[in-house]
Amino acid sequence: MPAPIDDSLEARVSPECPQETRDVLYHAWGHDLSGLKKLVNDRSKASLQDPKTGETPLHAAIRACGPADEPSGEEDEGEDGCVEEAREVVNQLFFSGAIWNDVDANNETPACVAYRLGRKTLYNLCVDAGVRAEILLALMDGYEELSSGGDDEDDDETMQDQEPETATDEAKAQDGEVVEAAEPLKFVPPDANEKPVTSEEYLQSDLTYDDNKLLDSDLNGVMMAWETDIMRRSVAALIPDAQPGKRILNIGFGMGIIDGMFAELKPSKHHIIEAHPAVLKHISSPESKFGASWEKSGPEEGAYKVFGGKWQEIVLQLLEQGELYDAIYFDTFGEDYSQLRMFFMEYVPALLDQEGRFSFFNGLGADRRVCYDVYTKVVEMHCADAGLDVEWEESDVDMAKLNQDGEGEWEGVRRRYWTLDSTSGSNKMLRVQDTSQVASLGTLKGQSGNQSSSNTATILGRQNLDWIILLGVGLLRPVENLAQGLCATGLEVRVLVEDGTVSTDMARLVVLLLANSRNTAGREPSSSCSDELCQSADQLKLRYRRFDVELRLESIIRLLKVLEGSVRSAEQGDVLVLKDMDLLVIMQVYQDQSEDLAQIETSNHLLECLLARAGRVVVD
Ligand SMILES: C[S@@+](CC[C@H](N)C(=O)[O-])C[C@H]1O[C@@H](n2cnc3c(N)ncnc32)[C@H](O)[C@@H]1O
Repeated sequence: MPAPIDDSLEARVSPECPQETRDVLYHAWGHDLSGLKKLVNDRSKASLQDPKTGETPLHAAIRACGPADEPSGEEDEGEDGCVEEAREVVNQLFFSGAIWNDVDANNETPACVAYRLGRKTLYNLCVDAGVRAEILLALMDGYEELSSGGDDEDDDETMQDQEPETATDEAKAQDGEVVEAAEPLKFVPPDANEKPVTSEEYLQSDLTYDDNKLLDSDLNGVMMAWETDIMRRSVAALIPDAQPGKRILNIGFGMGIIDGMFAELKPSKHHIIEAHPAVLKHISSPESKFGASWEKSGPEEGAYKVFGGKWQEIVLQLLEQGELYDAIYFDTFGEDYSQLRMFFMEYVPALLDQEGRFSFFNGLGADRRVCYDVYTKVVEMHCADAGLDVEWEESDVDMAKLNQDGEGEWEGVRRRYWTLDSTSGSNKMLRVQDTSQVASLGTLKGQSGNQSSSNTATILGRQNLDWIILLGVGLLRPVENLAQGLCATGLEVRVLVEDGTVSTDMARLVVLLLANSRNTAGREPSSSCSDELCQSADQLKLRYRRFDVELRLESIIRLLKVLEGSVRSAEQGDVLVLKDMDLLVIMQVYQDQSEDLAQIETSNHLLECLLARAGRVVVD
């Protein structure tokens, strides 16, 4: 049994804690909002950490509330007045840039502390902050930092010109003595030496199969038999009533558990993608059920097939072949969320037939409840953007043999990748409402590999581009904040379409994506002129149903006009050189103030990110 955690202030702020950090921690602990505001005037201060205990101001503000009373049945179950004060402090800290998932010496994030103490309101604040941070990170994928204007040489000079830090240092420096600045004590998180699994290393590692598990050479559990029930439920969600004759794609063979279940349903097509050479060898061994004789047993040639290689390459081949599936399952290993997101945003809409279903093993952050809760929301938002209708199905996970490191099911396994109790195992099931009218630029790229390097001028100028889809993107702050950020620099900005608030601190801004006249599944054009865009509004409404958003037709037409202008520019060989336009931010900027927007200095990181992604701002 781990020792109980001492949540007292004395235990959390160590004697080694520097005065600056100590001040911030005390103000956070005391919920002194006005005092704290003065101290956390830049983002590094909001995340200062005690060098020994790892306490951050967020931990302190939450921990100071102590454990909640027994639930009273009231709305704010078991919460007291202290939480209200803490909430303001926590909000202020997030506003000042506090990091939502720093761990302390007990390996607890602020949310873990809130959860353990039964402080649901504070826990939820941390989840919301996590969602905002992860959505922004996803938006910034591919973000290139803008140069500060100086080159490296200048930077070196600046370093050399720096003043010695203290008077003693200065004296020593004058004496020619080498000054070695004492390194300030820095907190080292408990899992700092944990080796992260990377896809590249995993795919080169040796694997060991036994009856109950598949391990890599670092003894990480790649697949384990205890997941069998999750696989069974996923199959039931993907193929209701166990209907035979379905077209199935499974990505990641592992122990072949889910493929065994799919095979029992006598599909009309069963494709498997697997990248690891050792797994492929296992599949082709004489005792495997999925070897050459299985491939031959399909209703027609190629109907039952194992594709050897990374899915990132194989799906392009499947798209070229025009494959369509009724059910797609995704469960790989050693890949981060960006890969899963890329798969369901860029490829699922093109590979899945109408009314088809997609599911994946939802192990995202499953070793820490708050990460699991954050990612569940993030995935849901990204899925909505990809035109997927999301349904969650809770699965009970029997934790009897999963509760102790190295014991029960985990015997011989390096670390537990699942620690959530029986109620939190979620199984994801998505249904696409109607992919026939929806495409994102990413999908278009996926359909035709050579487009991914083409610039937007080419895409805008393409002959078969005849309609435009407006999609929403989650913004970190209300759109007004974005506008204010620019206004502060003397520019008048209006976002043309703002289509509603998702939550108090998140809004959706309409952005443009382009679709060509062919739909995602490669079927024939459904419309041939942009007038039909108006008729598409119904579908747009459909897509936004989950957020109760209605797009205003006049806004669509207005945006269309702006875009038409851009197309003309492109044809004249003008300056429209958007490299990666899956996000185009349209703003109104007064002409006499429209100096190069790249020069804008702003602390609004979101704006920087949007500008970097948009490449250029179209001026109306
Ligand atoms: C967790 S296991 C899948 C388990 C499977 N659902 C089952 O029921 O047994 C993950 C599998 O994905 C494979 N994999 C990992 N990265 C891949 C990639 N990029 N492309 C294809 N397969 C991959 C791994 O080699 C491994 O066999």
